[in-house]
Amino acid sequence: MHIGLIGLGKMGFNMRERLRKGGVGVTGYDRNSEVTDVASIDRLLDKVPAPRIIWVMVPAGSTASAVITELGEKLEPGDLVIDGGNSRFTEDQKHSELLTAKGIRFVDCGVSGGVWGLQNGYGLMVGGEAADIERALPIFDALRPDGERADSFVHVGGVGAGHYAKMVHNGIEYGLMQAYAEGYQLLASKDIITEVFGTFRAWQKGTVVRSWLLDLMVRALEEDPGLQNIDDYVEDSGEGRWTVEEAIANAIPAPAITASLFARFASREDSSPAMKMVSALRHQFGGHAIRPAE
Ligand SMILES: NC(=O)c1ccc[n+]([C@@H]2O[C@H](COP(=O)([O-])OP(=O)(O)OC[C@H]3O[C@@H](n4cnc5c(N)ncnc54)[C@H](O)[C@@H]3O)[C@@H](O)[C@H]2O)c1
Ligand SMILES: O=C(O)[C@H](O)[C@@H](O)[C@H](O)[C@H](O)COP(=O)(O)O
Repeated sequence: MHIGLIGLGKMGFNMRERLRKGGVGVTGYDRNSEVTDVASIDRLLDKVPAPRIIWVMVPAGSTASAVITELGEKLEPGDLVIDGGNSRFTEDQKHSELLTAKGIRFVDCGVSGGVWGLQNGYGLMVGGEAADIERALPIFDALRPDGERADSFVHVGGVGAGHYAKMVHNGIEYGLMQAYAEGYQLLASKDIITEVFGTFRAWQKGTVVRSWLLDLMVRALEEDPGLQNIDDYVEDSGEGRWTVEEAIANAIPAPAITASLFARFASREDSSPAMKMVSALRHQFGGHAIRPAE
């Protein structure tokens, strides 16, 4: 099998290598000339034998839509596009309709594992028709960790289901990280605790809260004890917001994930107008002292 891979950044670059190691031929295209195999999407399509499989691994949103739209104009009936980026599941239906109108197949694939996927393999959750997924199984098998397929790969449902599962996965990721981070602050702030690092390290084996995220927390503290070199500003790239929007749309209580998303928003404020107002109101109704602005 020989496929095309568009987007060779933090994810796609390593995925190309893992696919090649796993016996899947890859021609990669990236607009960054330092990493690309070919100079354009047209050249990529020349190199990939028909019926083609093209994996898209570019930033979600307008970039992924532009690339998939261009593929819709250039691919042939029977070709298959797999969107492996973190696209919102609602985008998948649009992309699928656009491609299906031209006889081109579409599969969405949530990919997890970050920059560690090259060595550890990637967790995969796919949406689409069974025949399309069957056709791409050698790709999924090369990307996922060794062992039982069902331990790291799932056909979740129809188009959009793979990205829906990845969205929920990332919502959980937000909540887990927030809980570990709050535990870190509690331990690091208490005078009777002399071993913060040692405590997390000792939680890695045997405890109920052992996990890969905990292992990464220990790694982060090894690299930068006290996290001196890291600002307390946390970005988000959409998955947490979409999870909360889904919780609201379906009236599903998701307080932990929602709080963890809002904690990221709070991390970006130098000063909080809302908390100034709380202080002002306490003063108004109760005469409670206000701490003056510096
Ligand atoms: N980084 C992660 O941990 C991670 C994990 C799973 C999924 N994802 C998702 O995978 C996708 C890629 O993520 P990433 O971390 O590799 O991003 P990245 O920014 O590191 O890489 C994106 C690559 O796409 C290229 N690119 C952008 N526009 C292009 C275009 N029009 N044509 C060709 N190449 C183009 C860029 O040059 C860059 O090399 C995103 O949707 C992201 O959300 C990321
Ligand atoms: O499962 C994974 O490999 C990660 O979740 C991955 O998808 C990525 O690191 C997130 O996109 C970060 O998301 P935020 O920018 O929203 O934290």
